[in-house]
Amino acid sequence: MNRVYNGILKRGLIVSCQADNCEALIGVGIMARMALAAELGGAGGLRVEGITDLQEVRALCKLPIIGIIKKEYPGFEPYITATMQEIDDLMQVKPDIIAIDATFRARPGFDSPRSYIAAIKNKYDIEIMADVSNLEEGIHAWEAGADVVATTLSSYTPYTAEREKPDIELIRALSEKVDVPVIAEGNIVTPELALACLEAGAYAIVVGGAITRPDLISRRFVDTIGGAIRTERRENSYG
Ligand SMILES: CC(=O)N[C@H](C=O)[C@@H](O)[C@H](O)[C@H](O)COP(=O)(O)O
Repeated sequence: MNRVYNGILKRGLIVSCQADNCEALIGVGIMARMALAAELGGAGGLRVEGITDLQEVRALCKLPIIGIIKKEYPGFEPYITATMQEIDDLMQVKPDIIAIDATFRARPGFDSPRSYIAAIKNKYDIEIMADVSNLEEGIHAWEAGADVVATTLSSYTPYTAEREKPDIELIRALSEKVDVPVIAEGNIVTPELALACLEAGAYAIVVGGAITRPDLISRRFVDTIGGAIRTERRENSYG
């Protein structure tokens, strides 16, 4: 029986608390506060990037945590926990689940998601959430031993760029085909879309930007009303 998501995450909201370098809410303790706010709001789990944020969130919150490390490798597209090095680093803080890029795109060190997942399972006792972009990748990851399959990367691979957002059809298809929980993640920007994902068969949903990225939330309002005052984004200038 799976440890973490059994019962706890079912029909639950998992809040992704991440800030990229170009965002305003980057800094010591900020994502931990975001995570605490999510916990107070009734979330069932958290998705957190990077060792520092993981440690800070763990110290402040009780919820189960999906951990990732985003790192880019020149010449390769995957960047979400893409190699064993990131797995080794994450295992130092032991999140409850580790999410990985499980797309078919080339990655350093392994020739397929199957061999990557097998190597992780061989080395560590840890639950794996496979972030995929289409049905074939989801089935492959499930057969390879992933504990959870998530739609995180639909519309982010070149071959899924035109998919609907969120990818309700993929959630439905995966839910029918794989025998592990399917988590809907990516571009769920309203509670109504979250409900639609659950109705399509999602076990739980992950929401990030619509809750934890005020830059994007502001942008959505501004784009809709057409009143942009400044359009440039400042890189690393929020100290
Ligand atoms: C594609 C990619 O890199 N996704 C990342 C995965 O960890 C995060 O940047 C997203 O915020 C997360 O998936 C939640 O999605 P949304 O913010 O759309 O609710």
